[in-house]
Amino acid sequence: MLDLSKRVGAEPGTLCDRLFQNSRSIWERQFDHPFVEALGNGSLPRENFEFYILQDARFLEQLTKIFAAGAIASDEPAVMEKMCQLALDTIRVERELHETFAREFGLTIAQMEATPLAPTNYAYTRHLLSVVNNGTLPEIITATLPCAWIYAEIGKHFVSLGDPPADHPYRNWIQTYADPSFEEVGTWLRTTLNRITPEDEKTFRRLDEIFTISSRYEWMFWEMAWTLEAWKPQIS
Ligand SMILES: Cc1ncc(C[n+]2csc(CCO)c2C)c(N)n1
Repeated sequence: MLDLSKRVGAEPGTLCDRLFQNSRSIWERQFDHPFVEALGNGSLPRENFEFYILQDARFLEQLTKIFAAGAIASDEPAVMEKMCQLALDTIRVERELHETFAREFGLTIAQMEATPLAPTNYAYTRHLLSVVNNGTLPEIITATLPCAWIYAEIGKHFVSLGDPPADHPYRNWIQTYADPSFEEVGTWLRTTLNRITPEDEKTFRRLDEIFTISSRYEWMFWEMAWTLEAWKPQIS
């Protein structure tokens, strides 16, 4: 298993470093998840990738709302601006996914939008929405932090294994997340969270719980796409 103790950069001693250290073993399990390994080496069956992209498009719709709620929860114009920017970037990525992959998969946009959320996707997005409903700005940022941070780390990890060849079927995906502009999202979320969070232990415990749950759902999202997860019982 990949040892992330020296690889994942959160500034030592900060709140975000403490959150990361507590969830490190969950993060390490993502790098050798069969879906992630197969995505990286290009052997992932098309069916699993399509399932993943369809679910991810629906996930990003919901994530957009979480960032928008972060803008509402903030009183600082610079934070509001960045949260609005993240909401806008996320819905745009989502639209691009729709348009590109609808063409590639031979689906209409209406068909893509009609894809029902699989159980894990439903649960993950309900977790995020419940933090929005009950939470403070540090809680909202914490809920979204694993998603921004882990993808940047996985993108860098793939590139560290060697530049994907031109005929790699998932080259675009890898390059999107290995791009330094993507890492900047995680850096901004961490810097802001470290700065605005009160230092008491009760707050830390709540953020730690939220961070751990989001980290687990990130692992479960790969697992969902690897197993083509379905609702049970199945009804026809
Ligand atoms: C399940 C899931 N988790 C994380 C991402 C990565 N991601 C895509 S957009 C965005 C925020 C910045 O716009 C982040 C972090 C994803 N696509 N799907």
